[in-house]
Amino acid sequence: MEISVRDARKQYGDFVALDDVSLDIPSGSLTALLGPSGSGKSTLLRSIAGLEELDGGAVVIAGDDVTSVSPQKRDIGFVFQHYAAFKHLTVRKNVAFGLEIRKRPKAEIDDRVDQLLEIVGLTGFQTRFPAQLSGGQRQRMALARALAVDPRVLLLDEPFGALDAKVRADLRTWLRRLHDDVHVTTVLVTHDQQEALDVADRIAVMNAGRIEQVGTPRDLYDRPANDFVMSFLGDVSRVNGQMVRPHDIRVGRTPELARAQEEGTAESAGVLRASVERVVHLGFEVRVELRNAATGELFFAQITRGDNEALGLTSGETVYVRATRVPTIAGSAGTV
Ligand SMILES: Nc1ncnc2c1ncn2[C@@H]1O[C@H](COP(=O)(O)OP(=O)(O)OP(=O)(O)O)[C@@H](O)[C@H]1O
Repeated sequence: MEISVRDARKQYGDFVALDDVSLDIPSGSLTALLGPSGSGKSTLLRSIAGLEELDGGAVVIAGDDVTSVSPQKRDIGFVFQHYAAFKHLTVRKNVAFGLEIRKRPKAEIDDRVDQLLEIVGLTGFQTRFPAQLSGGQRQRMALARALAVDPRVLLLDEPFGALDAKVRADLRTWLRRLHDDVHVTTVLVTHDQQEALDVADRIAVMNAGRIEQVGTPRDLYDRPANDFVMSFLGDVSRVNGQMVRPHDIRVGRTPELARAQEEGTAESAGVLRASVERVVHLGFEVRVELRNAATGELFFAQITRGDNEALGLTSGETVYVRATRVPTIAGSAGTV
C-alpha cells in the first residue's frame, strides 16, 4: 500500500469530522474520496498531506509513519480548488519553482519543465503569466507544478470544482490519461459522483466522518453496501418498495411485456401498473416519469430513445413496469 490511514480521528470541538477512519490506498491507483459536503473528505485528504493534525490514529506513506512529519517532508504534491499561483512568475517559473528551491542543476530543471509542460499541454504557454491563462489552464499548470518534484503521492482537493461543466469534463478525461502515463498514486476529493465514476479506479464513499464503502466504480454501482451508497452513486427509483436504478426498469404496454425475457427471471416478479406523467428527452436516453397506480408514488425509468420510439409513450397513458435487476444491498434479498 502506498498510503495507509489507520483509525484517523479528528474533532473540531464536539464535532467529529473523522470518526476513526481507516483506508488503504494501493500504489499507482487513482482513488476518489466521494461524499456530500461536510462528510470529511477534505479533512481526510489534508490529514494525509499533514495540513491537519490528527487527534488519534496514524498516516503511513510508503511504509513510513508520517503522522508527526511536517507537510514539506511528506513528499506529496497538493492541488487545491483555487490554486495559488505566483502571479508575478511566468508559467515556466511557476512549474520550476519546487525544483529551484531544491537547487537542482539548471539543465535538469529546463528538461523537466519542458517535459511537464508537454504532459499538461501547456508547451506554448511558458512565457505567459497566470492571469493570462483560463481556469482550466491554470489548474493544469498547478498539476505540473505539483508533479515537478516527483512526489510519491498526488493529492487533489476538488481541483476542477471552480470550472464550468464542459471544462470539468474535458479535464477529467485529461487527468485519467495523465494518470495512465505518470502512474503516481493519486487521491482526488470530489462531491461529484459522475467525476468519481469517470476517473477513479477506486472510490471511497464518505458520509458523516466515516467511510461507508471502498471499491471499484462498478462494485459500488452494482453492489452498494447500503442505501446511502446506492443513492449517492446514481439515480434511484423505488419499485415495489425496493431501490432500483432507473435504467433497470422495464416499461411495457401489457403486464407480459413488462416482464423480463432473460432466462432465470422469476415469473412471480412484481409487475406494477403506472401512469405516464411526462416523457423527457435527454439526448440518447429518455426519462419516463411515472406514477405508481397503487400507491400514487412518483418514480422514473430511463430507457433508450429506440425503446421509447417503439413504445410511443405519451403522458396520461397506463403502462406496466418492473425492475429487471435489483442491486444486492447488504441486508436485502436482492430480488423483486
Ligand atoms: N477548522 C475547522 N473548524 C471547525 N469545523 C471544521 C473545520 N474544518 C472543517 N470543519 C467541519 O468538519 C466537517 C468536515 O469538513 P470537510 O471540509 O472535511 O468536508 P468535505 O466532505 O470536504 O466537504 P466539502 O465538500 O463541503 O468541502 C464539516 O462539517 C466542517 O464544517
